[in-house]
Amino acid sequence: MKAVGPDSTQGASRRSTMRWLVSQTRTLLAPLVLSALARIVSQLLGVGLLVVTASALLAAAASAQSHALRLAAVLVVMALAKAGLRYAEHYAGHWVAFTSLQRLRELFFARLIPQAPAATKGRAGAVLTETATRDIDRIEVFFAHTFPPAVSALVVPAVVLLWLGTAADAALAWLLVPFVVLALLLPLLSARTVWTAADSVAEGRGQVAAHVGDDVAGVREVLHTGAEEARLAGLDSAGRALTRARSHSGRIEGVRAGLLELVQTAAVLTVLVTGVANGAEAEAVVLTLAAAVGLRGPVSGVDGFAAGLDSALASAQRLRRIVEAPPAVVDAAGAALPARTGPPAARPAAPTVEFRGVTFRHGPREVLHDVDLVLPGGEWSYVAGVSGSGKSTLASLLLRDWDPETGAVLLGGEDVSGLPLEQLRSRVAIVDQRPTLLADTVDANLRLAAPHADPAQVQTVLAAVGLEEWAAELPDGLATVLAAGRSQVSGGQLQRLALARALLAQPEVLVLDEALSQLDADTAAHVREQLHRLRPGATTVEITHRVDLVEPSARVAVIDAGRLVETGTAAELRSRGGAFARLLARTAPA
Ligand SMILES: Nc1ncnc2c1ncn2[C@@H]1O[C@H](COP(=O)(O)OP(=O)(O)OP(=O)(O)O)[C@@H](O)[C@H]1O
Repeated sequence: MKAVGPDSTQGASRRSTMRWLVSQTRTLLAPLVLSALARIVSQLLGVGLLVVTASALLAAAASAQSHALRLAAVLVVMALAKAGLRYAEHYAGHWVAFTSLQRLRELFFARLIPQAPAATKGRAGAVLTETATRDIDRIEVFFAHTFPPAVSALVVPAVVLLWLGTAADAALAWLLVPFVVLALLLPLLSARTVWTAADSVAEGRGQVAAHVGDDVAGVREVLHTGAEEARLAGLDSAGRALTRARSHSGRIEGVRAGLLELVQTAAVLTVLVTGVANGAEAEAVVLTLAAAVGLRGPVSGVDGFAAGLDSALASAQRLRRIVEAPPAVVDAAGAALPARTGPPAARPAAPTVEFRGVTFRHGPREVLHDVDLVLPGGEWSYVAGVSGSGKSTLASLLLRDWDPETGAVLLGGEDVSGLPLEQLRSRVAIVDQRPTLLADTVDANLRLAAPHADPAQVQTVLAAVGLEEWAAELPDGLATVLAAGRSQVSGGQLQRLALARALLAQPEVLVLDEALSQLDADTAAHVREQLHRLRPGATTVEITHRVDLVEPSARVAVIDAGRLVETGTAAELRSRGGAFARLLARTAPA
């Protein structure tokens, strides 16, 4: 097998990433070509302005006649045309860029939705946010600032040198060729070094931002543990690392810019010295000099995008990895849903939930092993176990955040993998211990899954969770806007709001995953009582490790290290002296 070195692998993936980007935006290529053409003509006009001025001055010197007005008119027309073309170049280039970015964002979200929530939780979610915003923005360089400068950097010098060779002096024109080639290659040869240095600066900025972010979020921990000095020292050290990275990057940029300047100045001097030494015609020398100066802009266009292009391609690669990841679960094919227009059906059924031979892994780690469990319809059953035993994973499999590796999960006797996801997720609601509030009104947060619920229903669920008075005292009542996250509400209020939201949706199955964990025992008992009253004969599954709060007649399944180890009523299990009794001893030692 042929060995592939890291450079060639990188080169191949850069090429494939470029092809991928172009394939996503193929229909936008026409305006991109237009942008490149406008740039080429505008830059040719730029060279032309210098050449026309130089030859007019020569003609004036030779004939002692001045055509200043005519010259001024020609120059004004050329300059206006150049300005118009420059505008067209930027307009078309940026139109393509921003339309492409919009398409990439749409693609990103379209592909992300089937991967959620499995692939979007926690840290993974933060990385995805970074990709959806900064990475996609960085790709702009590829569309707006790469193709037109690259094409014009080749075409404009070629046209100008060809014209010089035929209209002025071929020998002098050839003299410019190596300088043009060198000026074009210089940014490309040094792009990797520049990119590595720019990457270190970005890394350093990220470290400082992360440090400051942690300090702001964890200000209480820092102050209470007296860690101010240590944190400041850490910030200082991150700041020094950033300064070093910036200095290094600045030096490299400076050397590169200096070398480019050197090459371009050397070209002008070489033409001048050689022209004079070889006795070339003054007009040819002056025109070649004008052309050499005029080519500085077009040639250094490559310099502008070389470093940014690497960064854009790295961002595109990250985006592509997310976009091409297989979905965590596949929606049941062709299972069309009636649109949710009116209020949900008044009386939901009470389906049984069944796990049949379910085994599941997170990566190499087996989290559930051959679980056979029936949670009867119309009952309030409990799933208990120590932290990390796999309880929440059972709930995630019921809602199809993931699918089991083997076995099946059934809702009312139907395999959930055969149900349309939207239907499944409207029939089963989960409330977990760390719910999320959206930055919107209390009312909008409550109505998330039931936008058509009438105000009386909203009041009923608020009363059921004991938040009626709290809501009435809010400055704008239910129209009060909550900040994203949980800053305006306590942990217990947040859990109760999430529970009210779930109740309003009238699910057939309600899963409470430690959903009352932040409530005091009396409030939790009141909420449970209200839930029984509001949902008589409904299916409720409560996941908990507080087995001391389970009523004796309730059905309990105990999970331990991913295995179902006990089932029975709490009273039976209490006297059996097994896993349930051990849990009980841990939660209520007295
Ligand atoms: N997204 C994930 N990726 C990898 N491992 C995970 C993931 N989610 C959970 N786990 C692991 O799976 C195991 C079971 O987790 P699970 O959340 O189901 O436990 P639990 O019994 O609900 O715990 P707790 O009572 O603390 O919420 C744990 O060891 C956990 O570390």
